[in-house]
Formats: sequence, C-alpha cells, structure tokens
Amino acid sequence: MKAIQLYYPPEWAHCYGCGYLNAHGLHIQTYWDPEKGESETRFTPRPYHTAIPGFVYGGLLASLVDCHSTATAAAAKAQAEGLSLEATPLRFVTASLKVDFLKPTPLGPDLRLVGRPQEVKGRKVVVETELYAAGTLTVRGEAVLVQIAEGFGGGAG
Ligand SMILES: CCCCC/C=C\C/C=C\C/C=C\C/C=C\CCCC(=O)SCCNC(=O)CCNC(=O)[C@H](O)C(C)(C)COP(=O)(O)OP(=O)(O)OC[C@H]1O[C@@H](n2cnc3c(N)ncnc32)[C@H](O)[C@@H]1OP(=O)(O)O
Repeated sequence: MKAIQLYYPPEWAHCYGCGYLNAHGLHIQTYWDPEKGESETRFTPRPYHTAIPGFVYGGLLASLVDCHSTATAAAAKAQAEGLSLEATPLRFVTASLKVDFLKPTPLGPDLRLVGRPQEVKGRKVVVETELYAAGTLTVRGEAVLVQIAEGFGGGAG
C-alpha cells in the first residue's frame, strides 16, 4: 500500500511535516483503509523530541495530528467522490487544528494515530484523530481541512 503523501505532486511535497522533498522534515506517512473509512499513521519520536525527559514534546504531537489530518482529508474526499489519488491528486491545508493532550505521551514507544473523517462537504473535511502510545490514548485532535483552491499549481487542486 502507498502512503497518501506519496501521491502529492512535487510542488505540494515540501511540507515540513509530511513532504517527501523536505530533507529536514518529519516525513509523516499516512495510510487509508477504504473499508473501515479510517486512516493510520505511525511515528517513532526521536530522543530530541523531548518535552521533559521521558515524554514527547506536544508541538511534535500537534504536527503529527496536522499532517495525518490533511492526508486523511485527501483520502476521504477521493473516496467520497469516487476519485483515484493516482489520477487526481488532492491537497488540503489546515484551517483549524484543536489538540487535547489527555495524558503525557511517553517517549520511546511507536505512536499510532487513527483518523476518522466526520464531515466531507464541498472543499471542507473535518477529521477526528486519536493518538495512542503503547495502546494508551494520550491525544485527541480535531482538524478542519480545506482543499486548496484551483490555480495553486499541481494536480487537480
Ligand atoms: C501553507 C500554505 C497555506 C496557504 C494555502 C494556499 C495555497 C496552498 C498551495 C499549495 C499547498 C501545498 C502544500 C501544503 C503544505 C502543507 C500542508 C500541511 C498542513 C499545514 O501546515 S497548512 C499551513 C497552515 N494553514 C494555513 O496557512 C491556512 C491559511 N488559511 C487559508 O489559506 C484560508 O483561510 C483557507 C484556505 C484555510 C480557507 O479559505 P478559503 O477562502 O479558501 O475557504 P472558505 O473561507 O470559503 O472556507 C471553506 C470552508 O472551510 C470552513 N473554514 C475555513 N476556515 C475555517 C476555520 N478556521 N475553522 C473552521 N472552519 C473553517 C468554512 O467555514 C467553509 O466551510 P462551509 O462551506 O461549511 O461554510
């Protein structure tokens, strides 16, 4: 299976969080399950992603939710419209990002984010995300993503 971000054309692939052309970026990769209608991202924080020793920096967690959500929006919109991302790349930007830090997130385990689209309407998609560390829910996110307007270069916009 191919990560959603790898369908972005090069002009949309410089994002610090998820762009495959950003050498210094996080290279977040998100996978879509068309049957469940949900997405999954896995990421293992590095020791320098520390908030206080032993715990992950919240800004990193917000970045994971952010790029996981933009990719989820692209997949959800493609599925809703019966489009293939291969033939019709879609790119969303973040209009609103809410992150609830429910518990400290331990630094060490692989993190798992699960995204569920709540609304797909016009250019707007709303995505809810749960982030788990070693099976424990530590972060919940809600994002509003807006498909970039036509004329912003690359794909179907
Ligand atoms: C970083 C570039 C941002 C600028 C975007 C421009 C061009 C993009 C070109 C290429 C992009 C390529 C790659 C992107 C790379 C990385 C993405 C990773 C994620 C990010 O790191 S990205 C950076 C942070 N991001 C921004 O820098 C956004 C700045 N902002 C805007 O560029 C506008 O603000 C925009 C486009 C968001 C909306 O503007 P707009 O005029 O196109 O759309 P409009 O207002 O019609 O809203 C349509 C529906 O979204 C609802 N809606 C709008 N805003 C809302 C809000 N805040 N809360 C709740 N709902 C909201 C409305 O209520 C309506 O919903 P409804 O139809 O139901 O009423």
